[in-house]
Order: sequence, then C-alpha cells, then structure tokens
Amino acid sequence: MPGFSIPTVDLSPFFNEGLEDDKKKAIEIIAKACSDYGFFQVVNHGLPLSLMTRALELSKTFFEYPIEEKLKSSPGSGAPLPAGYNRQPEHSADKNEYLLVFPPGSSFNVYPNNPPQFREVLEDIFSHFTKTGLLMESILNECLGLRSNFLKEYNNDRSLDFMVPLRYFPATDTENNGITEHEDGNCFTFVFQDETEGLEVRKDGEWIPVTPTEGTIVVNVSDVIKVLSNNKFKSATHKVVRQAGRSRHSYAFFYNLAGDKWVEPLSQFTKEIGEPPKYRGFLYKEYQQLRMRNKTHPPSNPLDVIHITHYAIPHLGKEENS
Ligand SMILES: O=C(O)CCC(=O)C(=O)O
Ligand SMILES: [Fe+2]
Repeated sequence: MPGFSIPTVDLSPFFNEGLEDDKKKAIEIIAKACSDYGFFQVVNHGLPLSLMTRALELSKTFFEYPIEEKLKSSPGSGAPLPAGYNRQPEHSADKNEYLLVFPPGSSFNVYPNNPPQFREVLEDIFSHFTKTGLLMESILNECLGLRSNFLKEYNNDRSLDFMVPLRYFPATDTENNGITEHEDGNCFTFVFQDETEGLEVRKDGEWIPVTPTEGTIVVNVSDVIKVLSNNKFKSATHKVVRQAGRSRHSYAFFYNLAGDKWVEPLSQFTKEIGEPPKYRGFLYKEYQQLRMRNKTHPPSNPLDVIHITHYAIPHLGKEENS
C-alpha cells in the first residue's frame, strides 16, 4: 500500500545511559505508531540475533517431527490456556500448529524432550522477551503520559505471559488462511518471523504486509491497552496469509494481564479531559473466557464472535470502536 509502512524504532537508547534526546525521539515515534497503526517494529531490542535464529531452527525441527512425537508434549489440563503442543482442529479456518509455553518454572508447561536443546532455548528466549516486555511496558507508560510505573504496578503479575512458536502450513490451491483476522486480547504482543511473508495488518481498510526483516521484532498493541487509553492507542486487526510451497515459522510472545484485574478506560483519558468512556469496565478473566469460547465453540455467524466491542458503550450512535 503506497504511503503506508510500519515504522521501525531503534531501542538502543534505552539500553544506554544518557541518550535522553534519542529516547525522547523514539517515544514520540512509538506514540504516533500506536495511535496510527497499533503496530510498529523494533531493532536493538535486547534479544540476541543468534538466539532468535536458533529458536526458529529448533522450532522448525520440532514441527517436522511425526505427529506422534509432537503429541508427547500435548497439553495437560488445568492451565488457563492449553500449554504444550497444539494443532488447530480440522474444521478450524486457521491452518497452523504451535507449542504454547508459560514462563520458565510454570507448573503448566509441557516441554518437548526433542530436539534436546529446545527447552533451554525456549526458556532463555522467554526470559529475554520478559525483559524487553518490561521495557516496552515502561515505554508505553511514557507514551500515554501516565504516572511513572503506573502500568508496572497495575500489571504486576508475569505468571500468565505466554509464548508460542508457530508453524503455518503451505497454502493449497483453494485457500491460504493461516490465522483469521483478529485483534489480540492481551496488553501487547511481540512477534518475530522467518523469511516467509504472511503477516498483514489492517490500516484504514487496507491490508499492509509486515515484511520480515532478520532480527526485527514486530510489536502489536492489544485490547487491554486500547481500553485503558479509551482508544487513544489502536489494537490493530491483523492476520496471517499462507504462501504456496512453504511453511512459515514465527514466535509470538503475549505480554498478558492477570485474570482478576479490572479493565476500564483510565480517568486520564475520560473524566480528566471531558471525554466519555468508550467501554464499560470488565474483569479480564471474563474477556479471556469469552475469547476462548470463540475458539472452542465457534459461532455459526461470524458477527457473533466476541471482540472488545462486546464492552463498547455506544455514544449517540457513533461507532468509534472499529
Ligand atoms: O505468526 C504471526 O506472525 C502472528 C501470530 C498472531 O497474530 C497471533 O498468534 O495472535
Ligand atoms: Fe495476533
């Protein structure tokens, strides 16, 4: 789409002392990207390239194993999301398989035994994602002009963050849907991808491809931040399109929120500036459960799929929550 491209921001000023002007510039670009797109990319983000490359190599090896081997790490019960190896059911429009992991040490995790180094690399990359997540949270806190550490104190439980290495199957002659268009329900998401194109983000009704660049992480603002900011920041609609003749591999890391947290537009974006709230408050757990239900019991009418608009307050018939 001419004129549109997802901005890329260098995070190195945040890892070095004294580069206040560079930090300020980066924060301005991120704030603008969050209100224009809800999507941007980052480089010098703290994840070593060698670790990202290794993680992709190992997940490719894992997903190439026969299904019996992969099913050895199929999910146990009891976790809020099914940790372990999962393949989308045959009837699903989404054509991918994935391995869901919670933080290292979580009792929900079911790690594969093979390839042998996979678990260690998954734990290592998870810890790096968490550190970069904490940094990103503080950057978004500043972009929103919130009191220092507000988001960190509000979202102070990292135990339900989760990560998924994914494999999308090659497209067939008749269909190429990898993940149906959606918004993420969490706070924000990090994605890195192999060289196979597929991720697309919607901006003003157009689909913009997020072209893979080695070492780059895509950052996607999600529904919780959108609601807290009363729509100042977007939670962009995105999807994955499959390519013919090749699988696509990616890693997605979901910086989450504890289920008992109350989510509602903050007074800074409502009362204090004379704006009505665009959402009623809700318990995050309830929203997560409704989203899970979309997957386990897909409604026959796509219009009945629950999105964040479920909590939207209509104002004088003006729909501002698209
Ligand atoms: O694999 C990707 O590039 C994106 C994955 C995604 O959007 C998701 O899992 O929510
Ligand atoms: Fe997503």
